[in-house]
Order: sequence, then structure tokens, then C-alpha cells
Amino acid sequence: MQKTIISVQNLVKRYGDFEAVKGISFDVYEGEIFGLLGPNGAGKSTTLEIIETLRPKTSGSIVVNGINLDEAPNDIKKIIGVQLQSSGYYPNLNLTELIELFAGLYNRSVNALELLDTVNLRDKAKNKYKELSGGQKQRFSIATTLINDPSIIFLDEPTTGLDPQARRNLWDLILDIRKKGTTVIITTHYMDEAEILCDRVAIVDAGRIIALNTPDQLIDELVATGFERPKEVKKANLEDVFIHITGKALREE
Ligand SMILES: Nc1ncnc2c1ncn2[C@@H]1O[C@H](COP(=O)(O)OP(=O)(O)OP(=O)(O)O)[C@@H](O)[C@H]1O
Repeated sequence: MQKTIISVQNLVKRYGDFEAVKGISFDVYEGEIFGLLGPNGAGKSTTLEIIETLRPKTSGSIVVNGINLDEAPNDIKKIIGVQLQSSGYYPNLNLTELIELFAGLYNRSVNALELLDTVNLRDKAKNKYKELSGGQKQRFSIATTLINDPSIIFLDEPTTGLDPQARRNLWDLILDIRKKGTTVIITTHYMDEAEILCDRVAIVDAGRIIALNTPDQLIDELVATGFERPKEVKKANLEDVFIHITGKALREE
């Protein structure tokens, strides 16, 4: 029996007259990678930010690890890891100094180099954020979610804009984080990514969950309706070619 670590019930969010989230309910199990998928404007980030205590909800109930968001949002903050806005990365500080600063905000001391190691950025410890490549920036952003040793981390489109190697590298990182027991909630527009990473996905459209299951089950259900891909699929695709000829290793970015 899986333990529920996040329970969302009838969540509604209105911005003025516009209802962005229309009464959604779902549970996230401890230790899983749970994906929120959906087109632009579906309400994924809004839902995520409400659970992260960063945005007020209109109605509904949210319980994170037994803590009711209405009663003790600060207790929820202590056990979750949130990607900080890059605007909060003071331009004159290097990565080590930024981590130390954020750790101070959580009232914690962390070994910055060890943390940078987990995201493969030790050699950039003395660099400033603006000197990083896109992939390195994303990895640093994931490192910042781990500063308070959280039980749950939230990743909003972590691989958008990355090259295939950097995406795969980030997938490995996310799988490693989960292997250590951390629950991961992720939003993405990439279905290949969701298929590889997520234990279960909720497909959100116009503020409603229209499907929720394991990727495998969702695919099987579609196939059971008689769906077939319009043309025979080749055994490889262009991305396989790209990775095959450029190598899987992460580049010196
Ligand atoms: N602060 C706000 N004020 C008014 N409307 C907002 C606000 N934030 C989001 N919205 C609207 O709510 C809807 C859901 O936005 P949200 O950012 O949650 O979608 P999303 O699924 O994360 O989309 P994307 O994939 O583009 O990031 C959109 O129509 C958006 O315009």
C-alpha cells in the first residue's frame, strides 16, 4: 500500500473572473515521480505554486505529509524543496556563496561543494550564475531545491530549452534524487520525458484533470480503443541519431 504524501482535494483557483483551476483532486505517493502534463495555460504552474505555498488558493484542501496547508504553511515549507526564481540569484555572488546564502535563509549549514557535486557543478563553484550554460543553470536550480534536505521537490519544466545530452543528464539527476527517497513533482511539455521519468502522470487541460495513471496504463488504454500510429514507426528517431553520433556525455558547456 502506497503512502500518500500530498493530497489535493477540489482545488480551485480564480484570477478575478477567470477560473484557472477548476476543482482538481489528486494524490501523490511517497517516493514517486509524479508528472503534471498539459498544454500552455492548463493550470500546472498555478497548482504547483499553490502546493508550494507560494500562491493563495481560492478553495479546496491541500495536505502535505499530514500537514494542512491552511493550518501550518510554514511547516510545509520546511519539508519541501522549491526552485528559487533566478532573479533571486544575486549577480555578484558565485555558486558557493549563493548556496551559503540560501542555506542561511533556511537556517541550515550545508557543504556547498558537496551539494554542487551532486549536480555535477563542483568545477563551477567559483563562477557566477550568469556565467553558466542553460543546462548548468537548470542543474544549479535543482541544487537549490535540495538545500534544506527536503522530502519533496517541485520542478517546473526543468528541461525546457536544453540540448538532448543535457536533458538526459538532468533525467539521471532527477532519478538519482528519487532513488534517495525524495518525492518529485514535475511539470513538463515533453512526453518522452514524462514516459521515462514519471511513475504516474496527471494530464491537465483547461484547469481539469482529464487523465491520471501510469504512462504505461494510459498508453495501453489508448491502444485498447483500437488506436494505431498512422505510419509504421522506425526503430530509431532523429534524436537517437543525434545522441549516437555526438555521444551521450555531457558537454563542456
Ligand atoms: N497572476 C495571474 N493573473 C491572472 N491570470 C493568471 C495568473 N497566473 C496565471 N494566470 C492564468 O491562469 C492560467 C493557468 O496558468 P498556469 O501558468 O498555471 O498554466 P500552465 O499550465 O503552467 O502553463 P504553461 O505550460 O504555459 O506554463 C492561464 O490562462 C494564465 O493566463
